[in-house]
Amino acid sequence: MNGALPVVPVSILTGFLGAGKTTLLNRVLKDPALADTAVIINEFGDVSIDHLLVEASSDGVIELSDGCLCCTVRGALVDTLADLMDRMQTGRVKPLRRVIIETTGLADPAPVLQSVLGNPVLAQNFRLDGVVTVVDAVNGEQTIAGHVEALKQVAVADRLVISKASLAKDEEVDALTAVLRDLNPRAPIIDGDAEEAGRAGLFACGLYDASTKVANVGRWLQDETDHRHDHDHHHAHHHDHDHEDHGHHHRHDVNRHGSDIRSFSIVHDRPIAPRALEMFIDLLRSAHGEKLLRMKAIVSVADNPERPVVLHGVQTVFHAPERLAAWPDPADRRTRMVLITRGLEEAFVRDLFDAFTGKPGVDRADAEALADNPLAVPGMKF
Ligand SMILES: Nc1nc2c(ncn2[C@@H]2O[C@H](COP(=O)(O)OP(=O)(O)OP(=O)(O)O)[C@@H](O)[C@H]2O)c(=O)[nH]1
Repeated sequence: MNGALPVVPVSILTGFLGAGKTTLLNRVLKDPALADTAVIINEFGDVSIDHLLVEASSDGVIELSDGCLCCTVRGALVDTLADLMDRMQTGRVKPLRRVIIETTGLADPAPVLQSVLGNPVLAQNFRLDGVVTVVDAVNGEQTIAGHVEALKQVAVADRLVISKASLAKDEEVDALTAVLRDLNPRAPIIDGDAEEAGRAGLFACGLYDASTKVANVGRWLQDETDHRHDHDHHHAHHHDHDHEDHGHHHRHDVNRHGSDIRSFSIVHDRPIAPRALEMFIDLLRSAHGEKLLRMKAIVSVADNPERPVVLHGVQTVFHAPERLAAWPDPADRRTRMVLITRGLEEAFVRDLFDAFTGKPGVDRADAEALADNPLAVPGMKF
């Protein structure tokens, strides 16, 4: 059925929110050996900006938004791969050498793997080549301890990449390495700053084989199959969960990740005064950083609206703002912020943003009162 077309290797790039997946992808995609690679990006949030941030090969970037790959858009992944297959067969796209799927930071990798491993039609044209998991040296240990999705991402990896080592102490990197070794004794651990992390070979893992991973992984994959079976046939099934509660009882939607996790976006039409932006970010991270799982933003700042600023926040850590040379899409110069929070209400964050950007509201504190914040930390300068 697939004629003479070779079977295309599929790589999964995963890692918790803000771990550095897109950064790594941008580096690796510069390797000419990854020409003819299709990149499928899945975003968690209703406004998409990830695809704007992937610099290279943007022609080959396909985006699956508005849901999480392991839940609501799993069908969309299968459809996208099937569509790629069809295009290759009919000669509408050149044969692909590889497909890379970047999951959301909150994705449970088991169902994503299952979609590729377990679909008989896809299996004729695609093979799962491997899972590359990025772990952040600064937040990694804490994240793995606190989020079962992060733990699963490590356990199923074929390669583990430690990002941001330059921002962490040597002892932190050593401690994280020990945790990773413990969870996944086989996967090579690669320093994200090393040259090999930026090469196409990072993704060439060889055929994925769940049986060579620690025992739990095979079981997670198996659980996923059983779970689907449950859904289809309404059978009661008992699963033997051990230390983790990985949410199989949740519905297959974004709530799988816990009902207190919210993803929302703020879109703003006018350029924002640098000081207002600085104060908004300072207050958000100093007073509520623990609840801020992730923030990504492309912002029109009033001092130079032609050159937007990209912001990345992961819990209380905000990376130095990056000024782009121009808007990725000159026709859309709106500020777009995507926030993923745990236990922090959308209305609260919106009110805070509105207060700093001068939108009038009933009973809303003004920017000056909010700026008098004893917890504010200096540093966010634009
Ligand atoms: N210093 C340093 N910063 C990094 C490194 N990797 C990523 N970052 C920064 O970390 C922030 C988040 O990086 P992304 O690549 O967007 O992370 P991501 O995993 O794609 O994020 P999500 O898609 O939200 O899950 C950005 O500000 C990056 O510049 C690294 O190795 N060193």
